[in-house]
Amino acid sequence: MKKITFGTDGWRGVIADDFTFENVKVVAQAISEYVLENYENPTIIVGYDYRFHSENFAKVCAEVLSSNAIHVLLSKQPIPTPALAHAVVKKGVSGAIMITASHNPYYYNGIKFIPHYGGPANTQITDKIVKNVERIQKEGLGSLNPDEKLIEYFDHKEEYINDVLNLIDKKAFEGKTLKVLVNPMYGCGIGYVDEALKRLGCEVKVINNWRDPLFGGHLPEPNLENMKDLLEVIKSEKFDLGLATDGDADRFGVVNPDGEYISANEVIFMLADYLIKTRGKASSIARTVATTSMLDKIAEKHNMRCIETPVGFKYIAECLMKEDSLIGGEESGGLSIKGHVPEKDGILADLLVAETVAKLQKSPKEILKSIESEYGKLYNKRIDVRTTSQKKEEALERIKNFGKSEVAGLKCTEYRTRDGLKVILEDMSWFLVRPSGTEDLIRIYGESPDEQKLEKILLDVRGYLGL
Ligand SMILES: O=P(O)(O)OC[C@H]1O[C@H](O)[C@H](O)[C@@H](O)[C@@H]1O
Repeated sequence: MKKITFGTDGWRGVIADDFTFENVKVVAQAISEYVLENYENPTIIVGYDYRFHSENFAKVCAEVLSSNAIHVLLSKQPIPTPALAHAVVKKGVSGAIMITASHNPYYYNGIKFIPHYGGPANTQITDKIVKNVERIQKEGLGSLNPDEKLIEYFDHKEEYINDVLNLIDKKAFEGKTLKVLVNPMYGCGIGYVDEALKRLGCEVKVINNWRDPLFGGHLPEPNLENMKDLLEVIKSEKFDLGLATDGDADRFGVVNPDGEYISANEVIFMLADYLIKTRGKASSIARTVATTSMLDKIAEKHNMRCIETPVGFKYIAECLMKEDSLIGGEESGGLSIKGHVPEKDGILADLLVAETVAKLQKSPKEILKSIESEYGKLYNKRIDVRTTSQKKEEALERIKNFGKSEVAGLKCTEYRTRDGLKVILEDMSWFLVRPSGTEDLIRIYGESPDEQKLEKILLDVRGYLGL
């Protein structure tokens, strides 16, 4: 059987293969033991997404927690991961279990653990939980005695929407009626972004806003490939903006009125530039090793630090909590800001983009153009290589022994190894190779001020890795 591991963000498994009721009980028991060891009189919130059986997996978790005499608050309906994280902080509880496989294919489900600080569990915490899992698997689960009296039900939608709206400059919307197309991708964002936009006075059209555990035949990941339906609608009617969220609404997706997809890298630097100009001072911006260096340029201009972390929002969360970061983001589509929970929030990101567009009275593309005219343009690309596990091992071995001093005719000036291998090249171009912690693939990322050079760099790197 596949080992239960907590990767970049929680445990994910194939439903009925390794993601079974039995294994969910084991993980819930492991979390219960961790919670009992670390919190006095703990209360744990349990939430779930719209996937197949999610509400039933959540009920099982609540039962396991209650049989450990832990007080449980179980969500009455599917809830976005960021709203659950917000509930943890607002209610001052010990943590939350979220049943979701985020943007993975429909046949997956998963468990995220959110500790008391309202962000993704860090590696120290998940290592302890995994140790518990291994012990429980060896010793057997034993009998459970759920205590219904310890399980209460809650609804956090209103409180979350109100608090998120308090982070938005409502004046930016006054006297304008922004027309927005919203796509929650059959996921937890249903009734959140659209509702919040309506309260800001926007005219909203929503697509894909009912439960479909097959996600309309696509991955619930708001990228170009999975949002063809949104692109068609936005091109055929007149909108100011297209906004999306992923399966559990922690990731965002943004589309220009002409149907052009705005990448997560672009959204993050657009918001960084906007927030620096409109919000109070902060000391830093945080980004993962795979995210655009445009953030470094923007931070430098404003005498701020730009902190580089490994991939995973748990690392960005640390910066938001400890490094006074104004915004923390990652190219996979996650961001949060100072004053909010340290969990990536696709709903908040979408609303901030709407605010930026309303305030500046320009399309996202126009805003990006003006930022790029100030800082220069950077081209970036990510290639996800699905390969056999043997080839993957070989490629990772080759990364470890990477001895080249030149790539695509450019000198290598720095080698960073905190997450895979990142090589900085002489003209500020860079590439990164790392194994994904959520899927069975190797990711190759690159960035350069020159589009052709970028292609050459990526080609050379793939050649070297034999991928
Ligand atoms: O590149 P991976 O290890 O697959 O991770 C990709 C992404 O997965 C999840 O969504 C995590 O929450 C993110 O923090 C991470 O960036």
